[in-house]
Amino acid sequence: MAKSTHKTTTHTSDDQDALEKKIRQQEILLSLSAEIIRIKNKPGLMAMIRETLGQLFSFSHAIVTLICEDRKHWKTFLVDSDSTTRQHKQYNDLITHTYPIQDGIYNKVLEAEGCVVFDLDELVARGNAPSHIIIQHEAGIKEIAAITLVCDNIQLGVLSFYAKTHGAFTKDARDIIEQIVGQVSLAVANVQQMEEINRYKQQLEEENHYFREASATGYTYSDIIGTGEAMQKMFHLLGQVAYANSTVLILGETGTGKELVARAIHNSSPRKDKLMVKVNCAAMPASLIESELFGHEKGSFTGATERRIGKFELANKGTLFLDEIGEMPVDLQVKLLRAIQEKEIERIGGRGPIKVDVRIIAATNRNLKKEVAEGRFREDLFYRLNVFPITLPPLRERREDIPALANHFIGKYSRNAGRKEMSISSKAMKELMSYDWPGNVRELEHLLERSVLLTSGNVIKEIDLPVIYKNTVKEEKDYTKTLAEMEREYIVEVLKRCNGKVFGPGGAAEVLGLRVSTLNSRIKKLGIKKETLIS
Ligand SMILES: Nc1ncnc2c1ncn2[C@@H]1O[C@H](COP(=O)(O)OP(=O)(O)OP(=O)(O)O)[C@@H](O)[C@H]1O
Repeated sequence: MAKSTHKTTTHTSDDQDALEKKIRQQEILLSLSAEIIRIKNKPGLMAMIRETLGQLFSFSHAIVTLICEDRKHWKTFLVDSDSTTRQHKQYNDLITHTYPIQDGIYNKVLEAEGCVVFDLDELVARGNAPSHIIIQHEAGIKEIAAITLVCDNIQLGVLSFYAKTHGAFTKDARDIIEQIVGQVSLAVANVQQMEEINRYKQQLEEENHYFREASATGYTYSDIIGTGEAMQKMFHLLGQVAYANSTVLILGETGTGKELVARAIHNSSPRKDKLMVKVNCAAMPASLIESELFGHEKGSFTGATERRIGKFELANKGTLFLDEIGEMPVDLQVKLLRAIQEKEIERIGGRGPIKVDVRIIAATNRNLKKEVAEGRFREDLFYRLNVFPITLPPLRERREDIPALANHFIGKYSRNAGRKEMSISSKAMKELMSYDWPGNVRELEHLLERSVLLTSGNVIKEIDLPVIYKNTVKEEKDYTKTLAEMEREYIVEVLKRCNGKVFGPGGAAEVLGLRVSTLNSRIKKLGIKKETLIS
């Protein structure tokens, strides 16, 4: 009897313990339900999984993976690894790679009704374990408990828990995992949605910036002045290509109007209501162009403190204008070619490809065929871009356009200055017609802008052409200088006038109406040294 009483007492105390444990579990699970709806980001969700569930059963870390858009692969969404796993040499692969679903493990979880437990020693001993399992095993993991995340009857991915001891995932632990999986699924879907919203917010902010810029540059064909034969041929080509979706390569010296033409093509295309996003491939160091083009995830490299959407994504459904494509570093050319061909990009540190629908317009003042022959430009990319080349002739080869251009700029800048429309004397026009315009239309535009401001009456009689040019015309009648010589002398003259200052207000780039990068590459190409400026 005593024995039986003792037995009953023990039984009662065990029951009591079990009951208390159950009540505590229920309290924790209830607080989980209350808190989970408030979670808006990944760290919050991970902290909740770790802290709340860590009180109910023990595990070393947890991972949430998601099924990719193609529904054939999965990738990591959320990870809370312990330090041993983090130190594994392939840890980065684990959190960034996409893995096939049909690997004998992941698909098993998706096919199962509830929580599935895997013994890693056993899986690895069999010899055909997938690499993500081998990495975990090498980091000391013995057991994985995994369950499918489902929201609105759609499988989202898998929630898995990792333990460094065998038998960690008892029946109790598995029951808890099965109880919470619905709520975690909901939280994952919410976080995904919040991320999407933030992505669109960032995109909208960037688009706003572009719309502000674009509203000042809504050029169409009518803004391109050119009455001569060469320009008429060019207009004909524009008419043929603008409406198509084809890639266009615009070739021409600096200042010939390549960007103007690119904007006119975009504004006459079915994509005109979307953005034309410009990337100047010469203005940035190689490391930055990659992130500028493809974007990066937060923390993907030193200095990447925020996630950044690349210009490719920003130009989605619109046009991407790759200016100075000839300056693009060779290793990036490979990535660009892939993005154009596959119509998808990958952010630096990103977790898989993103589809993009972008029309490419590229421009360069370099001779791309020569660049290819000399190994500075990839042949495959050249052919991919050279689908529809448009060459803008230098201004000296279409002097017949100079009067119309001059009148256009004089009109524009007298209006800008709030003055009565000015005109130009025939003597001054003759001078414009006989100058060689190494800076092309941009140089003509800048010169006339200055002339409008410097002329007090209504007729421009004096044109402030570079001194070196005027001297050359007077003194060297018998010798025709090469264009490169003229250009070199002209740049040296301007640099001297600017006391060697290349950029900034009053610098040579501003005076010449050239980009600093263009001027610098000219200075290098023409062999202009500091010493030259002293002589
Ligand atoms: N045919 C044209 N009609 C009117 N304006 C023109 C024409 N061509 C060029 N311009 C003007 O000349 C300036 C330089 O043109 P743009 O920037 O398009 O040249 P670019 O060839 O892209 O130069 P770069 O190679 O240096 O980038 C711009 O202000 C542009 O509006």
